[in-house]
Amino acid sequence: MQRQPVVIANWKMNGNRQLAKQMAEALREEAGLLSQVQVVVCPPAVLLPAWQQHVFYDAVHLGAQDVNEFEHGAHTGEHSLALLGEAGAEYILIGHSERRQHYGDTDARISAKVNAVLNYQAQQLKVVLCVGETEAERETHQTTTVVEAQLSAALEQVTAAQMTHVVIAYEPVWAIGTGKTASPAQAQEVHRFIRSWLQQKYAAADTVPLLYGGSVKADNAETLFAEQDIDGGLIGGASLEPDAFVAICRAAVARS
Ligand SMILES: O=C(CO)COP(=O)(O)O
Repeated sequence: MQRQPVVIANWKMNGNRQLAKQMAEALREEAGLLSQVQVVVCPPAVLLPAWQQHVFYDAVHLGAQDVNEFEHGAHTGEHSLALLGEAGAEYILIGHSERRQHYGDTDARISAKVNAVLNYQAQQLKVVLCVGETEAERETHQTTTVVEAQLSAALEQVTAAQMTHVVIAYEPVWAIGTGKTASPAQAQEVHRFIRSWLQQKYAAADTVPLLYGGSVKADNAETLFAEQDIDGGLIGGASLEPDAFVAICRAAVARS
């Protein structure tokens, strides 16, 4: 089965209204490209309204970088699904390694967030679940054990029907922001493992998009995306440069 490629920009705590405008203008030139690749931009939440002004023909989709697992209430500094959805987010990143490492996203919390998104009735939102091993875990041959544990915990209560609203991003922690990209073969090996895990648990190997993230740049995207089980990318640094990001989206289309 042919899965549509997906490329997601994760701006992390970067960017501003000016960059939103520049990036939207660069993407607007690419109407043909946008019909062949699902492009999602996840700016800091306060920039979602600025992006909403620039999104056109529903060709660029918006996402948020995190969400609070509760509906509303006394959670200072947090954002609810209702707020993010109202601001235009259709996708929610969950379990990014920076949040796992520094902001208290335990497996239990990640699972609660995944369930909150998938059970949200007011709007159909999608989860982008991030998984990946640290350098020490890779060196001690624990990559697949760690990835499997993260998948099992996060998706514990997710049904096969709900998996149609899930995207999985494999982001080896050692490759994030380091310039040390996983080789296409290393990434493919883990993607294949994730796909077989999805098949076993959900019989959903062919439908769930699997994205690679970790130092994807304009000059390495094509070889990564050429791998059989890599359906696109989750892009950090290079998603802040309009030309580089457009080139990465082109590379994702070239695969199909
Ligand atoms: O963490 C990432 C995307 O979520 C990857 O970041 P970089 O592309 O900057 O390595």
